[in-house]
Amino acid sequence: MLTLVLNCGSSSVKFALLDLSANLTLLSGLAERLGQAGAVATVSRSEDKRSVPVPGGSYAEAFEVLRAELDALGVREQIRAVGHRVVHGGERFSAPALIDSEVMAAIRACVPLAPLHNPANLAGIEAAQEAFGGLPHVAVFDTAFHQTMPEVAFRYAVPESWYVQHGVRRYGFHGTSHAYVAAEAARMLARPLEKLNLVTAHLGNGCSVAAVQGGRSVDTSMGLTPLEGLVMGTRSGNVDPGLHEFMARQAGLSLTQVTTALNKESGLSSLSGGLGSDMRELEAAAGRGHTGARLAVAAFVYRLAKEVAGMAVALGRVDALVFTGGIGENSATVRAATLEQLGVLGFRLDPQANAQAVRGQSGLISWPGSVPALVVKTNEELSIARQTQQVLAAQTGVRA
Ligand SMILES: Nc1ncnc2c1ncn2[C@@H]1O[C@H](COP(=O)(O)OP(=O)(O)O)[C@@H](O)[C@H]1O
Ligand SMILES: CC(=O)OP(=O)(O)O
Ligand SMILES: [Mg+2]
Repeated sequence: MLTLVLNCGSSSVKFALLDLSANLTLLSGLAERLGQAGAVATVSRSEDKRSVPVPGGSYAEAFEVLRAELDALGVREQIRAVGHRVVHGGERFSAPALIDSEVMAAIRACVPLAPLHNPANLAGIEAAQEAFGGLPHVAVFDTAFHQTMPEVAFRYAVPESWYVQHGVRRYGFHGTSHAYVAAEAARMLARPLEKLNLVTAHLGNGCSVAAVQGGRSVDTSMGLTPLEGLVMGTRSGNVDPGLHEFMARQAGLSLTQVTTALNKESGLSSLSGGLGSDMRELEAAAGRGHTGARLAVAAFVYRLAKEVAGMAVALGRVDALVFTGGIGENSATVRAATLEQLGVLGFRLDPQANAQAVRGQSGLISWPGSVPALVVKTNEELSIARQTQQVLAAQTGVRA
């Protein structure tokens, strides 16, 4: 009995096929450059990785390719459910949901809150329902985990009607990853999650930190949209709320142009002087003395350390800091520099352990006796598959 997991972005689809009972990922991959010329799917099966063109480049055509792969493996008939990553579920969803027309309408109602993410998620679900008809589809929301935040953390100090009528509040994202790595960290520390105060740092292309108390999110750095908070690959994170009008007046930019620049032309990419958003390349360039790359990495670390310190206020006491995501799992440099700046909270690095925790290797990287810091490899697909199965079990009593 298998679960297919889909993460449909604006120009890509990430997919994974999991066998939860055997704890196996049978197939995973990414179809990218969708909607452009040269769309291609990369399909990985244990050690084997190949590229398959996606002629036409639509979601439907990407799912054709995926279906052919599943048929070639002889596993399509064993798929019992499809789990979808949905970025914004607003205040409506604090748990995953079996997708029906009413849930689709609720996801559509959240489009204004996540105009870059939710339309792609919706289009992906519709195409997947066509391609994998007859199966139950489940939506797993990035925002759901953070619905436990208290009002002091989620309310902005803006006119009340903005919240009441338009839903202007902090929602938070990457919840699936924060929840997963918090539970994994508790396991690695051999302590009950219910008793732990954790700060989790998800550092991928999008970056956020969360304060997790007893397994529940009590604060996080992203807000109304995934633009708030940390410096990210191409996103600015926090800026002065007066910036939009200032740039409109100074440079004649429209609101949309400013927002697009903050989402796509900012972050590591702009601070490095246009060198790009890939932390690997920036670290290499910084090592060669590139001034922009040095600034980008330093600002990334400084803002990260500041947000982690802020989460200590939300928690009252920090039992451990968890690094995850492509940067958190692989960049010994970012982790070392961040912990150095967090000495004020009692963190102290074990340089040898830190150097070893790369390429998806989980483990402790802090000096014995200091506040624990860990690297935990995230697995959003596994978590989505598990939640999909839980929804089905609750609905039908049948395990997928
Ligand atoms: N060995 C590495 N050293 C430093 N950064 C790395 C390394 N490997 C991957 N990264 C960084 O991880 C980021 C991508 O993270 P990932 O979690 O894969 O992204 P996404 O949010 O798209 O899932 C990129 O900035 C990439 O440079
Ligand atoms: C919500 C969000 O920021 O997602 P990603 O990191 O996948 O861009
Ligand atoms: Mg990721």
